[in-house]
Amino acid sequence: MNAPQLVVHRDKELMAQAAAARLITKVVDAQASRGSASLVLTGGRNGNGLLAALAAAPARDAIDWGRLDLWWGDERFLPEGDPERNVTQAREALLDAVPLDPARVHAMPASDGAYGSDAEAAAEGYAAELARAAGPGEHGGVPAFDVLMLGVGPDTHVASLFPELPAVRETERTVVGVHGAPKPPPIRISLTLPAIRAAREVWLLAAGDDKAGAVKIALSGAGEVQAPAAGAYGSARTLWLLDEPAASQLPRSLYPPASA
Ligand SMILES: O=C(O)[C@H](O)[C@@H](O)[C@H](O)[C@H](O)COP(=O)(O)O
Repeated sequence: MNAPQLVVHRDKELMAQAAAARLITKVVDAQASRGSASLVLTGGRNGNGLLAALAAAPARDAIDWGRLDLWWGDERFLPEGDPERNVTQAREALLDAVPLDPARVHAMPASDGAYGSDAEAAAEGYAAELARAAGPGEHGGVPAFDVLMLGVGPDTHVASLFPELPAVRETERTVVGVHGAPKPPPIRISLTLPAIRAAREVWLLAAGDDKAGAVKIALSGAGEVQAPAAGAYGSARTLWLLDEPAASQLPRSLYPPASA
């Protein structure tokens, strides 16, 4: 496992703007070298804040939106169009403003979609979609995403992998249904840690003083079942993008003073 890198920004707005700029460069480089790029989006305030910053970024359209695959790390299992769904919020923040190829936007199933209200069947359907998209050298049935983004919850959850619940313990399946999530709504669909780890780079987003405890726990050697964020790492890079309040409980030695 590669050691996590940390960058700490002055506040959550700057963190979102800097993360958006970083993402543009990453996507442009991937498209220049491979002709396409793939991202995994996350829900929540920080995830949507990054998308909004990307929508407003001057260099936004350096990205060839038609050659970008978008996936989700998790989804609230609600009816299509529900304002609480991560994809609904992503569309409002960015997706409706850029010329994506709809065939390359892979939303997780809704609770009134092809799988009805069966979250497990919906999870299996998404796992199958991921497997179809995986290339010949990409084992584990998941594409090697260029960047997989994860908001970090105050309890150290990422995606819909909550401490001590069954989903964070999953070692085989790539996508699972989640019931009894402590963060509403209770029923969700989530990538598992094995799927998250298929990504080349995993970026964890945490801003605000309500995340300071989670950041400290996750970066201080906690186990992944007790602190799921501790188990989220990429095959090539793991990057924590923080603001100063979220980093306020970390020893200063963990991150360079230059990041601001
Ligand atoms: O469906 C969700 O709620 C998100 O995917 C979830 O994993 C989120 O990223 C974290 O809870 C952080 O959310 P905030 O950034 O709003 O604190």
